[in-house]
Amino acid sequence: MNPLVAPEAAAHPLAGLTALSVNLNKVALLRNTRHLGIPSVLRAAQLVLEAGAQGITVHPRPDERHIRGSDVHELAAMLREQWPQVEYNIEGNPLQNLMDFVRAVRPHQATFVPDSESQFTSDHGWNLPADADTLRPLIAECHTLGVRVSLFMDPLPEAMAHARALGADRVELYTETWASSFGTSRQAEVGAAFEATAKAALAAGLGVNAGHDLNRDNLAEFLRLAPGTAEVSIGHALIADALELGYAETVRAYLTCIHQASQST
Ligand SMILES: CC(=O)[C@@H](O)[C@H](O)COP(=O)(O)O
Ligand SMILES: NCC(=O)COP(=O)(O)O
Repeated sequence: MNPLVAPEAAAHPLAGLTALSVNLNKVALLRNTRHLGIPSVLRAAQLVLEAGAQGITVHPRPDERHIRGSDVHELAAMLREQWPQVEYNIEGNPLQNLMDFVRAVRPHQATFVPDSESQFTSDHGWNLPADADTLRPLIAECHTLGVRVSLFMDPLPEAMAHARALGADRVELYTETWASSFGTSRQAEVGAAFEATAKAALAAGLGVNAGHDLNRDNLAEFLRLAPGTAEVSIGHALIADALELGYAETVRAYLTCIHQASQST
């Protein structure tokens, strides 16, 4: 869809605010419980983008429990025609079905996630350098297609240089431990690991994304610890909030969290 953006280190994310990419998995999950086509994934995308979200993320798992292949292609067409400036991020395991979508759709970004086919949810990052030989050619193929690659990673500073050596453009920090420690006695310790990992990633020339269990309570503090974060992809909590507040008010609330964090770094 769009050429690979310039190397991440050249366009320091602090130059702009962290982008909000809304993950639509849970809209599709609810839609799939009846044969009525509602709630609409496309309408959800339209409404969150109209409210100011800068990206759309989907994770089309092989069992199609939520996002289906048809959703991936319909969203690609809609973004291409109506929202060409909006980032399309497709997540998945490149050793399963992700590469077929990357080849067909050529999203702005592919996020490689080491999930098994039946996994309940994403719960760990890649094991580097052990997974390096498997990932390197797939990253290279994405680059020939003009697709940026982000590797889903645990907050391990020592793994960042390995990610860059593979050719990854960004890492996505898996933030479940941040979310589960937030507000507890472990928050400072866990936060320090994310702060160090984000710094190590930027120092290695990687862009920094983040996601999983981020919400309106824990987002701003996370971004204060990792001010160079280029993109947060948020789905579960944001869609849950939207059930109460509506898409537009919810997106504005998350954008406010991002803006507030940028004011204090
Ligand atoms: C990779 C990640 O942490 C999430 O983006 C993932 O998409 C969550 O998957 P489920 O929505 O299926 O829990
Ligand atoms: N990569 C994280 C994502 O897209 C959404 O994760 P969550 O907010 O649904 O936990």
